[in-house]
Amino acid sequence: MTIAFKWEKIREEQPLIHHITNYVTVTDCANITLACGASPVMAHAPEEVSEMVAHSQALVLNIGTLSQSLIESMIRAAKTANQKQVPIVLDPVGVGATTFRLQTVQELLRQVQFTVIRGNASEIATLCGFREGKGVDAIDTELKQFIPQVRKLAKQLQTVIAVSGEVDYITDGTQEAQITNGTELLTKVTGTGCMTTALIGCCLGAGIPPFTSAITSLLVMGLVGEWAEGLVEADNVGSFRTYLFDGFAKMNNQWLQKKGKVYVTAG
Ligand SMILES: Nc1ncnc2c1ncn2[C@@H]1O[C@H](COP(=O)(O)OP(=O)(O)O)[C@@H](O)[C@H]1O
Ligand SMILES: Cc1ncsc1CCOP(=O)(O)O
Repeated sequence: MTIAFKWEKIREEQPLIHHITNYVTVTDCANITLACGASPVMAHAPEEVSEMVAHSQALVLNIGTLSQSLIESMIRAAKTANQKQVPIVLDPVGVGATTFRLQTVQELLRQVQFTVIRGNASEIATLCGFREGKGVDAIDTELKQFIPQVRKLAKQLQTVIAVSGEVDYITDGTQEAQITNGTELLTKVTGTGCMTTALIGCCLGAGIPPFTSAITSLLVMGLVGEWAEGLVEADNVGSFRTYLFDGFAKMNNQWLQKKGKVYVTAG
């Protein structure tokens, strides 16, 4: 399978990306969206979300700091998005940590057609029926053990599922890809998962097909992470975070092809 980079499409199309997200990483998600050439808007009030999503090119839902009012906003926005064929990406942050999160995601999955779902291995394992997780970070979950269930869930939900980690795994239930780019430093800064989901929103908003959007976003986060790691000493996580934004601002197809080695296997 050939995966054509279409990163430039984000700068060409400048899609408006509507985020309903958490208050921990909201600024990082807005900045990464801008750095890629898309336009972020963070709008959470139930009174305005339907109107906002109707003129957006993609919707990002992230349950990181969930509340009852946010659930109402997410469902309203998502229903309008589905009606208007605006693609939606879901980040089920910490879904295994509490019953409230799990029940919310189950309800969202009942009412909403998602284009892509991106989570770490613990989060996706929970969606597959293995309840895992104490907080928002991945616990030691062996991806290999539940790949068949991820494939089955993607097929059942007719969506693309992207599992991030040391090895990223992406499937639409039929096709699949694994990516081994990245650096452990990406796990030392909060928000790199949320930002990866925001990147998927940017790609979808630019009209890139869902499976390619998920692969491209995980690959680019890995490559920019490797580039940023090369510029910092040891565990200078503050500088690393800054270089991540610089990397995304420089990003184009040419840069992508020059930087780092791409480790994608697809089938
Ligand atoms: N051990 C690792 N080595 C290399 N890259 C990693 C590692 N763990 C996660 N990543 C990368 O970090 C980014 C965020 O993924 P992850 O940490 O799984 O998300 P989350 O913040 O939701 O837990 C992804 O691009 C992923 O590929
Ligand atoms: C720490 C934290 N708590 C609630 S949301 C959040 C941010 C999670 O970000 P990421 O999953 O991208 O590390």
